[in-house]
Amino acid sequence: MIELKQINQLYGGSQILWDLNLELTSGSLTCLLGRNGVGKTTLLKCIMGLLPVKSGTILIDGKDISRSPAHLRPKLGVGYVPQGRDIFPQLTVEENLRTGLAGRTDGSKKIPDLIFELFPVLDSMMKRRGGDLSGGQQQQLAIGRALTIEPKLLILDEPNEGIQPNIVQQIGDVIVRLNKEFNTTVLLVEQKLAFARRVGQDFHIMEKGRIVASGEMNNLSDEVVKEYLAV
Ligand SMILES: Nc1ncnc2c1ncn2[C@@H]1O[C@H](COP(=O)(O)OP(=O)(O)OP(=O)(O)O)[C@@H](O)[C@H]1O
Repeated sequence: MIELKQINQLYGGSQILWDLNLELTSGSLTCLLGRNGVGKTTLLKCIMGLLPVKSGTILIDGKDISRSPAHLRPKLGVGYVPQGRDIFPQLTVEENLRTGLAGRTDGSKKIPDLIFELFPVLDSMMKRRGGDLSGGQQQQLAIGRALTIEPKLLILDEPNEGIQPNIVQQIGDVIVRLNKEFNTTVLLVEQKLAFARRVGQDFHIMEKGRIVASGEMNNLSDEVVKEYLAV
């Protein structure tokens, strides 16, 4: 599905990603874990084309997209839920969702019904401005917007940051359902270990811009947690 080979990235003179390799198979549900500042968001932005890679290759279904512009990612079936949600506060819920439709390859102007099935609150708030929604509702909107292209690969950057527990539970259920029922490949950056253990099948842990541990979530040991994740 997606393969990263020898990715290097720098902000000015400081190198953030170091010869990073990562491969996600189709239909997998992978959590990318790591302490603050190890480069998780930077890596997602490189995958999305929002930051240029200095060197290395990003392949999606075998196609090299390392140097292709960000706006082509949705056309390749990649949906993205950025850290901090980045919804448009002045636009209505409906308008926010419609911005996502621009990434569809079939030109459809219809918001898929599945989004309202997964997040009924969005249906009841279609005419409300995004900025008037609660944090949890905004997060549901951000995920809904990413789903408008019916992505093959869904990338989420800390979707539970600052969200109330009942919505965290709901977001977890949605992620698992998308993966199981629609075979959506999921890459999830997550700080909450309990949540990652609940939804994730596989994990990769980053430290100082490299992947330092990987495996099945069931095999994520307390020793590894202590070494790379405990604060
Ligand atoms: N725009 C930027 N310019 C310079 N340095 C940056 C920029 N954005 C991030 N960094 C630095 O790059 C490093 C990696 O940041 P990144 O946000 O990718 O980490 P992260 O693992 O996602 O952390 P968090 O969990 O806190 O979001 C950090 O040292 C950060 O300070």
